[in-house]
Amino acid sequence: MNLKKIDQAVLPTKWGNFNIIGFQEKNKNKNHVALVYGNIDNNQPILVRIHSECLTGDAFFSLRCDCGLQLQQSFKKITEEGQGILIYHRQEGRNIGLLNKIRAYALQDKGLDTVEANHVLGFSADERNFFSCAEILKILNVKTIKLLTNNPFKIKNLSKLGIKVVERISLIVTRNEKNDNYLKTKAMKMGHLF
Ligand SMILES: Nc1nc2c(ncn2[C@@H]2O[C@H](COP(=O)(O)OP(=O)(O)OP(=O)(O)O)[C@@H](O)[C@H]2O)c(=O)[nH]1
Ligand SMILES: [Zn+2]
Repeated sequence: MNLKKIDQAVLPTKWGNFNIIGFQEKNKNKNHVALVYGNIDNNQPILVRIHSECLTGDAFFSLRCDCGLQLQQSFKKITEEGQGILIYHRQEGRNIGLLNKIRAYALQDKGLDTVEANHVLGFSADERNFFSCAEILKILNVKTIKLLTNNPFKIKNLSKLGIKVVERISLIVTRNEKNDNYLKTKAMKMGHLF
């Protein structure tokens, strides 16, 4: 096990009360949290959102991406379902980090798309891995899930890590003129299903 569960507490949100559980990666200095809603019944597939960190979208209301609205939709769908788990996956900028994401934004301001910008900076289009997410689900005794995502890459990765994804539930948000190119690139170059 690469993850250590640190502690848990009640987290009241505008959608309802969640249980926030903190996890620390043993080898690296990263931490992740799981927000658990309801009494999880592991005899049925659990609704799960794995939300990769996006400080600009999640906290600063950025219109460059769809993250903030997807996060809000996830809270809504999980609470409507009555049970579910939101994993906040601390791999900012598809795991190139916040400062490199700002570099990538600067390149996009000059006309590159999100994939080209990553390449110019010496990264692959997506540097994320989902080891810790799969481990969190295993610690929570969840093996079969319905995943809130538009990204088939996440499903493949989780399946390889022993998590069975029986359903994909899309998270479609309203487009704006600032995120339109970003979403088109995700669909064309990264296989996202909108
Ligand atoms: N490198 C880089 N990362 C970005 C950029 N815009 C958003 N991100 C990061 O992308 C991650 C979210 O990935 P997305 O491709 O938007 O969505 P996803 O998680 O693959 O798929 P969904 O489950 O459908 O949300 C977050 O970590 C964001 O910080 C960008 O232009 N460059
Ligand atoms: Zn974002």
